[in-house]
Amino acid sequence: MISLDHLTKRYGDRVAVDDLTLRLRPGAVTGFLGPNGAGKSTTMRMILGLDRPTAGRALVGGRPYHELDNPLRTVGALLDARAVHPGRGVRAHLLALARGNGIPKARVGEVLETVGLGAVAGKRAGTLSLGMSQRLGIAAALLGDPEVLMFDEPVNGLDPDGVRWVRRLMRSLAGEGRTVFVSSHLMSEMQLTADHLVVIGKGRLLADAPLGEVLAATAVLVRTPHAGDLAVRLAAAGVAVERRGENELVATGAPIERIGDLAHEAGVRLHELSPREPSLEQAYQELTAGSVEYGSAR
Ligand SMILES: Nc1ncnc2c1ncn2[C@@H]1O[C@H](COP(=O)(O)OP(=O)(O)OP(=O)(O)O)[C@@H](O)[C@H]1O
Repeated sequence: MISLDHLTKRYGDRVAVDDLTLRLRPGAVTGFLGPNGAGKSTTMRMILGLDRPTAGRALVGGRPYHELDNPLRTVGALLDARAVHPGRGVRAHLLALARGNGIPKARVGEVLETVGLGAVAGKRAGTLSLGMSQRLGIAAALLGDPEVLMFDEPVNGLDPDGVRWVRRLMRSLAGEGRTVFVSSHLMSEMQLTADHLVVIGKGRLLADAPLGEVLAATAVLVRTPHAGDLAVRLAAAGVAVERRGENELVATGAPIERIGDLAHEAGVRLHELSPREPSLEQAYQELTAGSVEYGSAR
């Protein structure tokens, strides 16, 4: 379990992380989304005690990272896959980590098999492809068999097989009851992997909700010969409605099923009922509009 209480980080007059309060649930994959510079890495670094909060605090299993008796057995993390010394052997790197953290040697062989690096265990880390480096970073995160796992952009640079593998691994780790916190720029990826989403922009919390709820914020296109009647009915039910021509409406603020049910109750025939923006991408863009720091000029 990870909990953030008013977590804040300032660099000079720049606020990188702005008053984040969150609880991350065990047994679920929580996707951590935000545009470049939103503060995702800084948040993860503070959870791991690598950066000091300016205000507030981050707790893992109820304690700050630096007070954990055995940090690697409590929380495993992959922040930067290339952070391993290039001259170090793959197995040697993991053995050194295990030794320094009171983890039995036999565990090294186990995690090498889990991530599929058994065959290259004798190679130097510097000779690995980016995808293999990611796997090594994941092996290090898994070494202490921790309850909490954090991954910063774990599918970066992976081929489609690698991406699918990471997705399955995250799901199975959550299935074992662990807390899995994973950042990504790939909204489509999070749509397939995450149960829950935390979205930040300019350091601020924009959403903390189940995946389905974020998707429900998506607009729904309704085509009907009775657009006027239905618009009145939907508005009365608290749905935001925009009229798009004689036979078309765009409804937001309710899941598509609810809009269909309301039309049915009103006895209104529908010719089309479809998510206007079926992907999380759009929901995300709507959420982060205005908080993109380095957006391209339109
Ligand atoms: N050591 C530092 N000194 C000064 N500013 C920093 C430092 N580290 C991060 N920042 C600033 O804090 C903000 C948040 O950066 P952070 O790397 O946490 O964002 P991010 O969401 O992980 O972005 P990305 O997706 O690009 O990795 C940015 O504006 C960044 O420039």
